[in-house]
Amino acid sequence: MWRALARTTWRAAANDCGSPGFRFAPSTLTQQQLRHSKASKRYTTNTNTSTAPPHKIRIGIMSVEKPKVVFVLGGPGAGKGTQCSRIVDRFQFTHLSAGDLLREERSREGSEFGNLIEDYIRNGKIVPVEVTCSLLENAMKASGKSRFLIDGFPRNQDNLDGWNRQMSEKVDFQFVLFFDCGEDVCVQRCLGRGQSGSGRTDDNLDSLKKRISTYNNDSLPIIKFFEGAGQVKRIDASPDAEQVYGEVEKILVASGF
Ligand SMILES: Nc1ncnc2c1ncn2[C@@H]1O[C@H](COP(=O)(O)OP(=O)(O)O)[C@@H](O)[C@H]1O
Ligand SMILES: Nc1ccn([C@@H]2O[C@H](COP(=O)(O)OP(=O)(O)O)[C@@H](O)[C@H]2O)c(=O)n1
Repeated sequence: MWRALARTTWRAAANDCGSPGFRFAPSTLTQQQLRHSKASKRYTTNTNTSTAPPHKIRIGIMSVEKPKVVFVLGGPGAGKGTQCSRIVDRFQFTHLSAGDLLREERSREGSEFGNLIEDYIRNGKIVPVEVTCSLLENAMKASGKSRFLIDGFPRNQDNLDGWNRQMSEKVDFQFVLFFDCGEDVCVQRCLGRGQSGSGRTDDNLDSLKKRISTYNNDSLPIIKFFEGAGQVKRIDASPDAEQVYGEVEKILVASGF
């Protein structure tokens, strides 16, 4: 019953918010969608009225829960994806990796963004938020779920600004899970992942140097920003995956999940 209500809520809220992102299937992201998405920034609708608390959204006479969102951040290879899979096994979260969604869009036949995404990924640069945020929003809507781990996002100021314009009013943001891991360990893990057949075009030393530099220059300031707002749960990601997960589990349970 709760699940069904949450599903209805997310979809209804999405439609109510008038975001064009929701009018397109995730498999048909087009320039047109992005144009609509940009245009919508001029008249972002706050569907919350004074009678709905911030974690709820008002739909007609009802006020219902917004979907909960946890951002998962950390350096390349820190173990974000590994930990997210474990979290999903125990807690009722849906894992959405921005990198996976971008790689999927890159491979989709007919995508207008395939070449652009490949260029950004290979060079460790951050894809413009209009592409990434639309992919995330579409995936959230398509899932029909109400608890999300958003992995690898927001990764720079452009990501954060785009999210705030397009999504912040529609979700109940919880906190950032920050997997803190030294640069050398991150590089070794990514190289190991490449050697064991990840097939990723950026798990090589050349791309990794650029990814690490993007992380230090663009992503760390975003983590610091959330930290300043008291919204970061930091986890030492250097021990083995089992040990790291032990810490994650404690944090999620203490946070009421
Ligand atoms: N705590 C850990 N200790 C050792 N290796 C790990 C750990 N967590 C993840 N790995 C390995 O490191 C690589 C990168 O992990 P992944 O979860 O894909 O990182 P990210 O999503 O942060 O890029 C993978 O090959 C994974 O198996
Ligand atoms: N928010 C995001 C996330 C990933 N990406 C791109 O996707 C690449 C891989 O990201 P990822 O999250 O899958 O992998 P890791 O770098 O964390 O290992 C990044 O280096 C960026 O080029 C992006 O442009 N914007």
